Amino acid sequence: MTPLIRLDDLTIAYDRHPAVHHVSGAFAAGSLTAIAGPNGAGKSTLLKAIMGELRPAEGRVEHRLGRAEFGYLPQAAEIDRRFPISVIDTVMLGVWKTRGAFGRVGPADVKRAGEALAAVGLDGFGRRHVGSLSAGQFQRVLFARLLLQDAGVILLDEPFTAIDARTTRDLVELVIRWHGEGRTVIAVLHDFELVRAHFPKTLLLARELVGWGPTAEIMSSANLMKARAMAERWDEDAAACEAEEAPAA
Ligand SMILES: Nc1ncnc2c1ncn2[C@@H]1O[C@H](COP(=O)(O)OP(=O)(O)OP(=O)(O)O)[C@@H](O)[C@H]1O
Repeated sequence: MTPLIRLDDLTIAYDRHPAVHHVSGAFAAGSLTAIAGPNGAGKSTLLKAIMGELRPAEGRVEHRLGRAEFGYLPQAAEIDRRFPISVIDTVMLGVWKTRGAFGRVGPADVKRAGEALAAVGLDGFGRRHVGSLSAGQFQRVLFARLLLQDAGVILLDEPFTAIDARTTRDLVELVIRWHGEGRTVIAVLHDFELVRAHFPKTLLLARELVGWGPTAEIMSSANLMKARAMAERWDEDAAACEAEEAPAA
């Protein structure tokens, strides 16, 4: 395997409270990986650290990728859809992400944006306001934006939450297509059936790494029980690396 992104003893903390603790391993170039784990396990935090949005408290994320090489789909709850923007302009943000805010956007880009909307089943929706879309339609718009961005690494934070089975199936097909094109895809997922059916690799997180490798091996009932037990023991007020920092007796 050719490692594309390496995590080296990675710890991410908010106000010194660790959300991701001493995680090491690597995502291979072209791999398709699910990040699974209980609520509060640090999954979203890990995605943000991978693309450089959060700085490690300890350890490193190592890669040679520029920011524009990451396509990111945030959790739906983090997006404010009241912003007055049309569907087509939302999709066009995918171009600006690669060319910068002052990059030139031409008719060819508008055509590609229309094609991306058609590819996610939203032909003719371009002029609609994003606030008028259903949750599933809006998720399709965000996937169209990723299509336009054409990034080599795609990070998805709970891409199939609160959307119906048909939309999920269509969007899973896109993910599989991206994988087939050699892109590296990392997705935070709650639905274990989807993980087992479509994701060859899984990173199981409970703030610390429970396991990282082939999905069938990692998603064992023993590992899932271990993750749940670790979640029950979390102390939200624990300081980072208390054990290491404690003075010797
Ligand atoms: N901006 C923040 N400031 C302070 N604490 C945060 C922040 N974001 C996340 N946390 C805390 O970090 C921990 C991990 O959160 P994170 O959202 O990464 O978990 P998750 O595994 O994605 O959870 P979920 O499955 O519920 O979405 C939680 O205890 C959370 O409260």
